[in-house]
Amino acid sequence: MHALALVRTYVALVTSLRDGMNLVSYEFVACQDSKKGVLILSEDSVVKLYDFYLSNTCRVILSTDDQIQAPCTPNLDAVFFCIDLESKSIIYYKLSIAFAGAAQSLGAGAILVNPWNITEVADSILQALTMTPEDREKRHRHNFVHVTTHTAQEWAETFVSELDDTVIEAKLRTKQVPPPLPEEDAISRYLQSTNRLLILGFNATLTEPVDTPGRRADQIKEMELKLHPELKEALTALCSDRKTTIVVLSGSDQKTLDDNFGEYDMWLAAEHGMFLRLTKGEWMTTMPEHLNMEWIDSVKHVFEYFTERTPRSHFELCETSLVWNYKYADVEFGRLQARDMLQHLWTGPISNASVDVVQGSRSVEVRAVGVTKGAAIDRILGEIVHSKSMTTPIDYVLCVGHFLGKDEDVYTFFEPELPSDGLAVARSKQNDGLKIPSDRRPSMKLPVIRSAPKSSQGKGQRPSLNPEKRTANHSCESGRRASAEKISWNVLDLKGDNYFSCAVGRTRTNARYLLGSSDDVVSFLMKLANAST
Ligand SMILES: O=P(O)(O)OC[C@H]1O[C@H](O[C@H]2O[C@H](CO)[C@@H](O)[C@H](O)[C@H]2O)[C@H](O)[C@@H](O)[C@@H]1O
Repeated sequence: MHALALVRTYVALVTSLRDGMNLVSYEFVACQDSKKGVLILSEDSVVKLYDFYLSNTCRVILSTDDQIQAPCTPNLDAVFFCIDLESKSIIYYKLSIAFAGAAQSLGAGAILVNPWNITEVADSILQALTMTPEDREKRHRHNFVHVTTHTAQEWAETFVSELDDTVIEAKLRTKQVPPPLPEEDAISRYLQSTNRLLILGFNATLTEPVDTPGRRADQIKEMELKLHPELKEALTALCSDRKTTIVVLSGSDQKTLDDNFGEYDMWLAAEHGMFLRLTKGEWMTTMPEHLNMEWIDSVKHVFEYFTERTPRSHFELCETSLVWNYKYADVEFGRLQARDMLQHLWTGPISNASVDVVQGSRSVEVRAVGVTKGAAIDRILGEIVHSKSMTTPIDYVLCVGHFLGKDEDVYTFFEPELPSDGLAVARSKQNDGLKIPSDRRPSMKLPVIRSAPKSSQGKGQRPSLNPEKRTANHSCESGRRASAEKISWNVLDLKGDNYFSCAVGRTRTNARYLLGSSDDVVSFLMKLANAST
């Protein structure tokens, strides 16, 4: 009855004042076919609603139903009814507890009304009934795309990702503080190994500490990330060692990595690994296809608003994320603003979007779900192994970074055995991305920014690096190679102890070891470079 009525409905008027999920609006859009019915929705504004709520003790509900017009309490209910042109009747559906959240998602295609303004509601009904077919089609198309792309699957993935984050954060809080990096051991094992992988973060790992004397925080130039000047020689030496592969894995964009590392022979993985390039080659993307980025403009507006109102804050707009940074602003004020911003983000235009809101100590990031360093490392390694035509396993991994909790999945990626309690969640989380059947796994595709090098074009499946199987034989299969050329070998053979994960300037971490600051990273890398030359 419910679905049938929705199918027959030409105009749906949903005057919710609070929404739970307001499925009716979505169902109405989904049910529309050739007639492209018009949706009228209560205008959505938390603030307005709140103000209204405070200044009103009673209200009038628009309805023809006497029962519903009964004197009302400040409880904010909703009336949903449809106009059925065939029976020329108004069908009252239900009175539900609702808040107009649907207007955040379907607002662009619906006619938005203030449900308290009866004249406005009446006008909107007239507008809906007399709307041209073109206008109806345009509005319907917008809402239909939204309903069909924001699926239950997408919602569930976001939900599970948030739950995972909560558990990981809780575990981190109770975790023991790891010991300092055993530098001598790390160096001696490095020297004994033959196929090493160094994964280095950038910000606060390879940069000069922010509070270096002489820095003027009010200069926008100072906001640009710069490679620590004392690292040049060491990096050059390490990069020139054929037994060593270096990847700078950073949240920064491609240009920032190009500017700082363009001269070295290494791999650059920008935007948390969503873009990848060998410095001799072109950028390509490792991004999963169909990453939903519709939310980016809405978030940009929120970030602009807060940047204007927070002196010395700034934001970076990347392709898969946005970062609002207040590290140069007054910290207390910055925190207050960040709290406000989070409120806006959680209740506002992205409350329904497939994004992760990641809070740093002096930043707020909004990323598409799935944009983490750990999620990208599998694809990055696949590309490196393939591109270098590696035939021997990687027998040493050093992974150093000042990564946010969200990106600590990169440390656990290489752990041979995760304790059943502490890191189990991190493992299951990272495996979410890796368990996808091989035919559905995202593969490297053509670069978004510039052309891919010929060597990466048309490549198919990369070697699978599922950590659960990393001590077993891996099938390394490239779409470019004939199937007869399949090779099997251990991609990683770290023997447990040849893995050094190290968090910089943090104590709550999944990394095995700690370094105090980027100065310590510089000093360690210099020792490593000296020892191997
Ligand atoms: O990805 P990287 O280039 O290695 O950088 C590491 C993280 O740097 C940024 O976060 C850090 O600075 C923020 C403010 O300046 C601070 O709020 C956060 O706590 C720090 O971790 C960047 O925002 C992250 O995306 C990077 O992962």
